[in-house]
Amino acid sequence: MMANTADFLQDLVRKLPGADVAAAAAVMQRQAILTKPPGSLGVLEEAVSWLAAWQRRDMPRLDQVDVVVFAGNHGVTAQGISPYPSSVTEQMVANFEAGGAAINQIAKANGAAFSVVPLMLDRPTADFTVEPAMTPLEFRRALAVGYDAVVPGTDLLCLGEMGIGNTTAAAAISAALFGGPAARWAGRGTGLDADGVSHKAAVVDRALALHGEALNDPWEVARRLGGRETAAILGAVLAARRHSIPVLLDGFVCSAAAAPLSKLLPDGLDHCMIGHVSAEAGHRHLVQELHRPALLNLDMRLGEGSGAALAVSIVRAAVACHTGMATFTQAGVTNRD
Ligand SMILES: Cc1cc2ncn([C@H]3O[C@H](COP(=O)(O)O)[C@@H](O)[C@H]3O)c2cc1C
Ligand SMILES: O=C(O)c1cccnc1
Repeated sequence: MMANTADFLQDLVRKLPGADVAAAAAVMQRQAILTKPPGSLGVLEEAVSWLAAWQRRDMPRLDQVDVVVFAGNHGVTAQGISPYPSSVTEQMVANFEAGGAAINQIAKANGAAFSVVPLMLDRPTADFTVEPAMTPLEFRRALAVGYDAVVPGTDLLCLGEMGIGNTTAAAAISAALFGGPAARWAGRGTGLDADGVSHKAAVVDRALALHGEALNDPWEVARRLGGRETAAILGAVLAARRHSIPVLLDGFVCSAAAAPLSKLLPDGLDHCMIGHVSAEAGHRHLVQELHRPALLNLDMRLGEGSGAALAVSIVRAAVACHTGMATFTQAGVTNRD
């Protein structure tokens, strides 16, 4: 990789802020005196202390929740790994802009602002079974688009993607980072049959063999196997960390896009939760590898940030309990000894 690109990438992960442990402790203290048995709100309690730790606020808030969807096209579609043509990516971007997609409705239902960021849809990445998907410069530019799309002051950021073929890219990224065979990571995507899934796995295995040792570097995994939209998601996750913004990741593709950061830094994704476990086969393995909590499991396999935006409802309820509940003293309820 070009020297200045290597410097640029190293700078991105240098001295990333850690969690605000005092804010998380303040949440735990308050949780202990609210009118409920300790721990009875389960993951809701975890979600509030996580929000506090990464917003750096004792009382976390959700005034500004953003859903940002990045879109890109993939050269690997030449291998026949998706039932849909690449033209659908751009058509869906128009649908997002017109407010007609599932994510528009889910974002609206959960009080989240929605935006879509298309990345050079007329220039698909190269077919990664033949050569790296992006040049170092292309990769760096896509990362920067994602980084710059994050607005400081956002209270919670939900990330999503649109890109025909990107479940194959996500399978390749996952296999490269966490180990093959590709069959562990290749799923039906938008609706392949069993033969289609086997073919997809074979395509991924071919790519892993081609790129070989280069894939020991997580940045190279993202550049060689990812798309512009997955690189942008990685950039947005980094920007969110920099700006103290907690992140809800979406399903398989979004989680795979962020995954290189977990290899670059052991705590790299601690400011992220996973909105849902996708029905795409590889996602439950990936959730385990990332060691991050997943909030919902509703048999969804759409992408677009839909699972992340839906999980906002859970996080909102968690914050409402934390801020609105009475303490034992206030309510005159007897606490245990
Ligand atoms: C109409 C339509 C809307 C979508 N919204 C998200 N995806 C999802 O499907 C694509 C990945 O699946 P594959 O790897 O099988 O191509 C991504 O664009 C993803 O976001 C959609 C796909 C389609 C067809
Ligand atoms: O889980 C996902 O991210 C997913 C699943 C199928 C199609 N597109 C995305």
